Amino acid sequence: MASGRVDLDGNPIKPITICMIGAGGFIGSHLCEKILAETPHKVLAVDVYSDKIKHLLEPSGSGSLPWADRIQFHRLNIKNDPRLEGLIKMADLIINLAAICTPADYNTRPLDTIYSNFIDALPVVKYCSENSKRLIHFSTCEIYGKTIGCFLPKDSPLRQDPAYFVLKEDASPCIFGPIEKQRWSYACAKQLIERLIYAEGAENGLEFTIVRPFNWIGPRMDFIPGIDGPSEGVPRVLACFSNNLLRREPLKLVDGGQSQRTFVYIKDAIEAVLLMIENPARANGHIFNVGNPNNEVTVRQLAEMMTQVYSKVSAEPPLDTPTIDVSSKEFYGEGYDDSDKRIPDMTIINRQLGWNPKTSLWDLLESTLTYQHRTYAEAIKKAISKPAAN
Ligand SMILES: NC(=O)c1ccc[n+]([C@@H]2O[C@H](COP(=O)([O-])OP(=O)(O)OC[C@H]3O[C@@H](n4cnc5c(N)ncnc54)[C@H](O)[C@@H]3O)[C@@H](O)[C@H]2O)c1
Ligand SMILES: O=c1ccn([C@@H]2O[C@H](COP(=O)(O)OP(=O)(O)O[C@H]3OC[C@](O)(CO)[C@H]3O)[C@@H](O)[C@H]2O)c(=O)[nH]1
Repeated sequence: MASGRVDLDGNPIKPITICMIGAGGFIGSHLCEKILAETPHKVLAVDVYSDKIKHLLEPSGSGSLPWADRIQFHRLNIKNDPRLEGLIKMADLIINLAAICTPADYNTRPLDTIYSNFIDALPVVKYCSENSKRLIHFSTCEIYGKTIGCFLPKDSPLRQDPAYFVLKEDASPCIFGPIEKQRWSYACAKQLIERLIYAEGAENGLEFTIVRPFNWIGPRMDFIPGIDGPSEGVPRVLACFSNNLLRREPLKLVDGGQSQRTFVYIKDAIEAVLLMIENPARANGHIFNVGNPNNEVTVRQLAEMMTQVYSKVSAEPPLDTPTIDVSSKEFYGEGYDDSDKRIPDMTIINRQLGWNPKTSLWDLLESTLTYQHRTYAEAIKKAISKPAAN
C-alpha cells in the first residue's frame, strides 16, 4: 500500500511513528482513519477517551483489522502522566490536538481552559524540544480574535476592503476583548503557546508546524446532549443545530446569528494535515491557516441551510418557526464575546503545500447531516418517548 508514495518534491515517503495526543477527539479520529487507511505510518494514539476511534481499535466481527499492528491506544491524561515523555521519545513526529475547545467552556471554565490550552501543552513542547522531535501543534483561528474592520463605522466603505478582514498568518494582529470578557481565555492561551513554540524554534531549533483550523466540521464532531454527552452540555454550533433539528426544536441564534464563519469539510482539512506530515521540509517553521474561504455564511444563514438540508436527508418538513433568537448572556452566560468574521488567507498553505479545499458548504452539510440522522435519530426518538424521571 505504501510503496511508490512520494512527497511533493518526488522523494519517497519513509514510514514514521506518530504520537498523536488528543487522537480520540473529532479531528484526531479522522486523522487516525486517514493515516491508517492511506499511509504506512504507525500511530501511538493518546487520549482520555477512545469512543470515536473504537472502530479503528477493535474489529466489529471476527478477524483482525488490516492496520492492527500500526495503532496502539494509550489512555492517559497528559496533565499528570509520566508515560508521556516515553511515548514522545518513541515517535518521529508528535501531533498535539489535546485541548478544551468548546466556546461554552471559555467563559464558564476559564481556568480549565487556560490550563488545558497552555499549561498542559508545555511539557509536550519541552519534551519535543529536548528530544529533537518534530511537533505539529493545533492552534486555532480564534487567535485572530476580532477583525480590524469591525471597529470601523458601520457605513465605512473600508469594511468591504479585504485588508480589513482577511486573516493572514504573518500580518494580521490578534485582537481580543477586555479581560472580563473571559471568552478570550482560550485564544489568549493558544496565542501564548504559539509564541512559545515559535521561540523554541528560533532559540533552540525545534522543528514545528502550527495549524490554525477555521471551523472544521463533519461527522463525529462533539456530542448530542443527552445522547452521547451531558444533557446540559453546549457543544459547538454544528452539534447544537444538529441536536435542535433531531429533536424538532427551533435552532437558537445567539445575538441574532450575525457573526460570520467559513466552514471547511473535515475530510478536506485532513488532506492538508497529511501534506504537512509528509512534507516536513515544506511545513516546518510555518503557521498555516486551514479553512475554506468560499464557504462563508452568517450563523443565521448556516441555520437556514442546515434546516433545508436536514429536511432533505430526513424527509421531515421544516418547522413553521425554524429559528429563535437568544442573547449570548442567556445562552453562554456572563463574559461571552464573539469573533465577528473569519476568512482565512490561503497564500501560505497554497504556496508551501499546494492545498485547496474542495467541498461546498451544501455538500458537506448533506453528508454530515446524513450521518447525524443515521447515527442519532432513533436514539433521540427513544429518549423523547421515555417518561421523564422524577
Ligand atoms: N474543530 C475545529 O474546527 C477546530 C478549530 C480550531 C482549533 N481546533 C483545535 O484542534 C484541536 C482538536 O480539536 P477537536 O475539534 O478535535 O476537539 P475535540 O475536543 O474533539 O478533541 C480534543 C481531544 O483531546 C483530548 N484531550 C483533552 N485534554 C486532554 C488531556 N489532558 N489528556 C489527554 N487527552 C486530552 C480530548 O479527550 C479530546 O478527545 C484542539 O487543539 C482545538 O483547539 C479545532
Ligand atoms: O446554538 C448555537 C451555537 C452557536 N451559535 C453561534 O455560532 C457561532 C459559532 O459557534 P461555535 O461553532 O460553537 O464556535 P466558534 O466558531 O465561535 O469558535 C470555535 O472556532 C474554532 C474553535 O477554536 C474550535 O472549534 C472554537 O473556539 C458563534 O457565533 C456562536 O455564538 C449559535 O448562534 N447558536
